[in-house]
This record gives sequence, structure tokens and C-alpha cells, in this order.
Amino acid sequence: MTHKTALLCSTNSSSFSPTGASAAAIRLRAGAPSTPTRISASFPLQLPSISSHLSRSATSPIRSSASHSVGEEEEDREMASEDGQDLRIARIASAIRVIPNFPKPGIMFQDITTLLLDTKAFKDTIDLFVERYKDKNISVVAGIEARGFIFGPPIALAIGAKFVPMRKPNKLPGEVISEEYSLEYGTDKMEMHVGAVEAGERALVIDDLIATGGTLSAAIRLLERVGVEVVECACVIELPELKGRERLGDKPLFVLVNAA
Ligand SMILES: O=P(O)(O)OC[C@H]1O[C@H](OP(=O)(O)OP(=O)(O)O)[C@H](O)[C@@H]1O
Ligand SMILES: Nc1ncnc2[nH]cnc12
Repeated sequence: MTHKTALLCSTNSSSFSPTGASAAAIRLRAGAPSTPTRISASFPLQLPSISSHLSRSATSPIRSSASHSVGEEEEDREMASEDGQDLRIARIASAIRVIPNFPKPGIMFQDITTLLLDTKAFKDTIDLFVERYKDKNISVVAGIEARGFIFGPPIALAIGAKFVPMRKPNKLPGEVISEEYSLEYGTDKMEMHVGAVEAGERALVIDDLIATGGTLSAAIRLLERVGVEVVECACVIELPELKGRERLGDKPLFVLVNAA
């Protein structure tokens, strides 16, 4: 399996009006994964040579960004709307590293730990989700272990929702309900504490990545079993070749970066 880098901000949702990143809906081809990523410290950058900026390397660490002023952030948004593209998404895509053959041969592993090293790209990631979900009356952000625990809590705090961890088996100490699911490379089980959510609540499900969609569908099933309305699922990265979006049926999915 090969996943070249592409970039996208997309949703299959008809329930939300596109705003910010989703309105940009940009898709850019990237260079070869072996080309080192270089991000200009004087962001916002100009986009004409964006393909080369989006190359990601398994061996070249991403540079941590200098602090970004409020004025610069506003400038990013203005440029984004002028170009019809959201420069924040380009930077996020650039900050994700691809490691071939991890955890086993044939898998192009999308490594978000390098995104976490880039303070601006990490903040932009959270901001883009918060901008989308802040006025959607969401009371629960359900984060999927392990990497949904990185993105979910800051989003939950910012939109005034509680955070509910969806965990691997035998990790939660209280009474749980569970769902089994299949993965791109194996099978697993997901558990949620009984009583963490109530029937009628509105939930957002967050993870770093959708591959086959097995993980997100298990989370949706767990929440819906107890009467929660899953408003949307959101991921930083989608692997569209694996058609996980189809496995979610009509459930809306919002992603920032498309690793095509
Ligand atoms: O769409 P799917 O095919 O279900 O795959 C996506 C899931 O796979 C990865 O997690 P993983 O199961 O590797 O667990 P980890 O985050 O604990 O490493 C990823 O973080 C998603 O949760
Ligand atoms: N290619 C991939 N990269 C990172 N996480 C994954 N989970 C399933 N497939 C993955």
C-alpha cells in the first residue's frame, strides 16, 4: 500500500454550512516522501510552489515554528480567503511525517508527532476544529485512544463540552460497554464508561486518522447504543484509498488532510 501526500479539507456533511477551512476545500499534490519538508519561519508563505513545501520525510524532523502574533494569524485567514485556500491546512499537511513500513511492511504510517512539535500547526489544527464546532451545541467530545486523546481535550475545553475517552480494552476502571472492530492492520475492541454520557446528548467523535473506518464506526455504535446523537466525526487525516468514509454511511466526516 502506498499513500502519497495530498491535502484537503473536506466533509461529507450537509448538516453544517462550510466555514473557514471547509470552504477552502483545497487539494494539493505533494512531492516524493523522501524530500525534506521546509517551512518558512516568516509564515504566511506564498502558495505557488506549495507542492514542494508539502513533501514529508521520515528522516527529516519538522522545524518547530516561531511564535505567531495575532496579527499574523489574521493575515493567514485573510490570505486564505483571498486565494480560496486555507494556508493553515497547508502548514498542517507539511508538518505530518510519513514513515514507510511502520508498524509493518506496506504501511505508510502518518506520524502526527511531528505536527505536535510545530506549535503553530498544532494550534491551527485545534483552531480549525473549534471554529467548525463551537456553535453546534455539542456537549460531548469523544476522543479515541490513543491519538484522539491529543486532539480531543483542547477542542472540548474550547467549545465547552465534556471529554469522554473511548479506550482500548481493560483500561477503564468502571463499568463499560464495548464494541469490537477491524483495523487496517489487525482487530481491536473499544470501551466506554457507562454513565459518561446521557441519552439525547450531542457528540463529536475525534481521532487523528481514518483508514478503514472501523474505529470510528465502533465509536459511533457505542455512543448510539446509549442514545447519544453523533453529530459528526472529525479527523486530521484521511486515507481515502481505504474507503473508510463509506463505512460511516451517512454519518458526516470532516477531515483536514487527505493522504491520497
Ligand atoms: O480507520 P481505521 O482502519 O479503524 O484506523 C484508524 C485508527 O488506527 C489508528 O489507531 P491504532 O488502532 O493504530 O491505535 P493507536 O492510536 O493506539 O496506536 C488511528 O489512530 C485510528 O484510531
Ligand atoms: N497508515 C496509517 N498511519 C497512521 N495511523 C494509521 N492507522 C491506520 N492506518 C494508519
